[in-house]
Amino acid sequence: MEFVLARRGRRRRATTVPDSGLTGPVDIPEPKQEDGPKDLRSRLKRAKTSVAGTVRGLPKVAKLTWQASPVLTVLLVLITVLSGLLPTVTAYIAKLLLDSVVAAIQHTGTTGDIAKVALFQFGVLAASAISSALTSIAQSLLQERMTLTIRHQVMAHASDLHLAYFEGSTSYDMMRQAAQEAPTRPLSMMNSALGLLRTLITFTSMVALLVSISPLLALVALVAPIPAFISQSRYGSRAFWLTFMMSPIKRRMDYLSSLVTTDTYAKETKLFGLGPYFVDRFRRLGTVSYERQRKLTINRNISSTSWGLLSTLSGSAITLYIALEAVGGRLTLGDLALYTAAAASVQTSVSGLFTAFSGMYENNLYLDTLYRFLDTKPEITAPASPRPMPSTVEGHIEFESVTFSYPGAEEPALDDVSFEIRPGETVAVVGRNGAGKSTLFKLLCRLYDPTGGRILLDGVDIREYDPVELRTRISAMFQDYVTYQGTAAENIGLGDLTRLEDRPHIEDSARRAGADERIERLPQAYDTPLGRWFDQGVSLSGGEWQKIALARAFQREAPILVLDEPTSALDARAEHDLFSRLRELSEGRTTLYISHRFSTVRQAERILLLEHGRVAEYGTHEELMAAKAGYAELFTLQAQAYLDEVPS
Ligand SMILES: Nc1ncnc2c1ncn2[C@@H]1O[C@H](COP(=O)(O)OP(=O)(O)OP(=O)(O)O)[C@@H](O)[C@H]1O
Repeated sequence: MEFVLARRGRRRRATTVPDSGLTGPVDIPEPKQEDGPKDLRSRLKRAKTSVAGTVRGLPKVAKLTWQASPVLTVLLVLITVLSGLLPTVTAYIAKLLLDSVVAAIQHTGTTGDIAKVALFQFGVLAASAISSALTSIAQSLLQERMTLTIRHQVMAHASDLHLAYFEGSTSYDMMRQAAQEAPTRPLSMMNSALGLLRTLITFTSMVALLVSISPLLALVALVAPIPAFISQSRYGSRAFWLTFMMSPIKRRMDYLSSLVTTDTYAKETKLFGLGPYFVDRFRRLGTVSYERQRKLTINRNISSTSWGLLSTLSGSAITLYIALEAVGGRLTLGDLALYTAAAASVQTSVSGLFTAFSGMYENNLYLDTLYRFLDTKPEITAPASPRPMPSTVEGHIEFESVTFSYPGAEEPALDDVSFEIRPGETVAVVGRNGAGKSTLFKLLCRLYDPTGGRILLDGVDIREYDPVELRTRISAMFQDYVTYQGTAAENIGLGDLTRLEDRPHIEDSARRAGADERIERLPQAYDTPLGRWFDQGVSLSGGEWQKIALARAFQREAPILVLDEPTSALDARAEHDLFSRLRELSEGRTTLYISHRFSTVRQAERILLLEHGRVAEYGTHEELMAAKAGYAELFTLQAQAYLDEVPS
């Protein structure tokens, strides 16, 4: 609930303060853990809920640990049980040793008895040393395995999620926290749980001894550490909320840091002299986040130490009481040693129990984020029984009254869009910036689902197919294509994983995109690493990268080809070459492309003009020119600009 309030609070502020990556607020709201009624009953109720939530979290963590390594999990549990008994056994040996020494002095015992006890003590100490070595081996191995398992789960789940998930800031924060914090938390939780088990075993065996000497003392030892526990758990949950609320700040800091440290941004930040501005902005955000962490860490430690002193006081009182009993002759020296150890151990056990539990509580809060992330259902999924994709797709596309609004957007990006593309036809989509052209492509690829209307492929609603299978029938190049830090061959091969190793096919795709000539001039031709992130990488120009991305689209021989401004970075000759061959390149495929250059647009068989998310005109170049409307106006405007530059 607090989370919701906090998020709401953040959103409210965002309406008055710009919440961008650069200029957003640098403040972090104080975690409001003390909201709500403060009476004892409500507090107890809240404590009960926390305990129940934490206990419920245990099976999930056990499952995660088990998935990471069953052998190590079993080993860790066994060692834990063993080491739980060790303190009691050690205390008992101390008693035996003292009693046998006293007996030997008084000539009622032999030195042989002392030797036997010493041997026994050696055995127990050796077992203790071995078990702690095994614990540390098992823990570090399990940590490695667990980190891998969870990172793998987070990656696998993220790759299944729908596009909109990546574009929302709340979901992005959740994913970031799941990816960063969660890998270490389950083992931490498991360790706390095992610590709880170990302490419980020690506690049970020791408390029996303490109760037998004085039930009152047992009660004092039990009750004293409770305040320390309450303060621990309160600060534990504060630490969690602070991390969560700092997530947007941390994201902004990452972004600012990347602006200054990433090659692609370096030119512009230098030219505009933005470096010091970004660095200062980063510093201010860093100061705020450090300040909040500092306050929390100091308060947390002061509070737990103060409450801890109370426990120490009661421990000393118990020792004094037992010593006086021994002086009075009511206890033997061995009893004194045993009871002193037992009292101290119960003290440590009780605070250990509480510490372990509050550790579990804190870890569980972080893990909840991981579970919520892993429980997020992908919104674009295959229907229960998807229609099998026919082996040959004709490529007949129909948009029927398609409307689409981005989540949270006030205006629809596409509004009642209807048009039809015949199989094998080439259609150019034109329109002003923001008219909805790229959105149209994203809907066709089923990266989003329409909010109204439907899209048909060969007469079937595309939602009836498995989206993964549908996408195998579409080759696409987006405006913001990816420049993979891989070899030239890999950059192209990724367009069709089934032919990643098919070098002749990759070379053919490169040829079709006009990228072959440049690739052949690279030091290791197709095997040259591209990009500078790794050793020996070669930098390419913007247009050269675009040709590689285009080759990747050609690599997949799908019946539908979708190109979003495929030549925006190409020189005039390369653009001309591509479009004069486009009909041949897209032979037998339904092709859609977006372009702002009308010289290339007119080569399409039909042209779709979008205006404010609606279809304004649709027809051949000649038809649209004859209509003397929007398209004709834009075409003439651009042609005029070229003509004006021709010297008369
Ligand atoms: N991920 C998104 N989330 C929210 N709104 C979006 C998103 N992407 C685009 N929009 C909005 O949807 C509208 C249409 O965007 P779209 O990218 O389809 O335009 P476009 O015609 O391709 O523009 P351009 O020619 O500039 O590439 C725009 O108003 C844009 O602000």
